[in-house]
Amino acid sequence: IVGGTDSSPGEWPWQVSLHAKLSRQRHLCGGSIISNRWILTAAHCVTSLENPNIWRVYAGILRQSEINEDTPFFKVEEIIVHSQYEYAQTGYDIALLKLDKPMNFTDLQLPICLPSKEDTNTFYTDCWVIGWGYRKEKGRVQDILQKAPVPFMSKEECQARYRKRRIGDKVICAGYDEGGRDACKGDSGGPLSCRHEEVWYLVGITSWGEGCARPRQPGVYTKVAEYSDWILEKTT
Ligand SMILES: COC(=O)Nc1ccc2c(c1)CCCCCCC[C@H](NC(=O)/C=C/c1cc(Cl)ccc1-n1cnnn1)c1nc-2c(Cl)[nH]1
Repeated sequence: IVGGTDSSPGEWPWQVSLHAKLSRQRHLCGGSIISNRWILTAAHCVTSLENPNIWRVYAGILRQSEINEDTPFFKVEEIIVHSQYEYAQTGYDIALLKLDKPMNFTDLQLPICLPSKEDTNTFYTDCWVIGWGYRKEKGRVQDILQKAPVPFMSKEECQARYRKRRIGDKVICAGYDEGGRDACKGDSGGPLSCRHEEVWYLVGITSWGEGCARPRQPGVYTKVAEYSDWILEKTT
């Protein structure tokens, strides 16, 4: 996260850190708890690493330094990638991880609400992008979970900023025309969380952008409300 601040313990209890253990283990992406057995993340995080056995899901942590060989994690039983996904910039950047056993909810690990399918015109005004990613384009994974407020940008304005791309109806753009606050490397797969009438909703999944926090280059997020049917179909 560029231009963010430290989160507090339990502030974002739905945020998880997805690690892959190949020869060694490291944080790869964020993800969100949506039920006691399912994590929602970005398809680009898991494609080319589709073997469930290498993934480790760490929930209820604030700091990456809390993770060591003794830290408990959830194994992944199944990975479901959207069948129309090709790469982040062309959309359908969404995937589900099924945990090998149900998660017990605590103050530090809780699910976030999914927006309803009809929720295509709520104008959210209190949205935050969260993650352990870089604070600048040439950076490193952060220890303490970072948070930054980001305002929505209209589809028209976003399309004007990304002329070479097709900004469709199934993505949301968020960021500042002057830049300065944004997601960055290591944040993808994590939530764009918006508070509406005292309830937090998983409005977006951090997907891609042209550089980090550059002026007139907003972040592009998978619009979760457009995938309600898909999520329901795959998780029941
Ligand atoms: C110590 O451990 C580490 O350093 N881990 C570790 C640390 C970092 C990474 C990995 C491992 C690789 C994950 C591969 C799959 C994921 C590959 C793509 C992924 N993208 C993002 O996270 C954000 C994109 C992004 C999203 C928005 Cl909304 C706006 C601007 C964005 N950016 C534009 N340019 N940079 N960001 C990424 N993630 C990393 C990189 Cl490197 N790139």
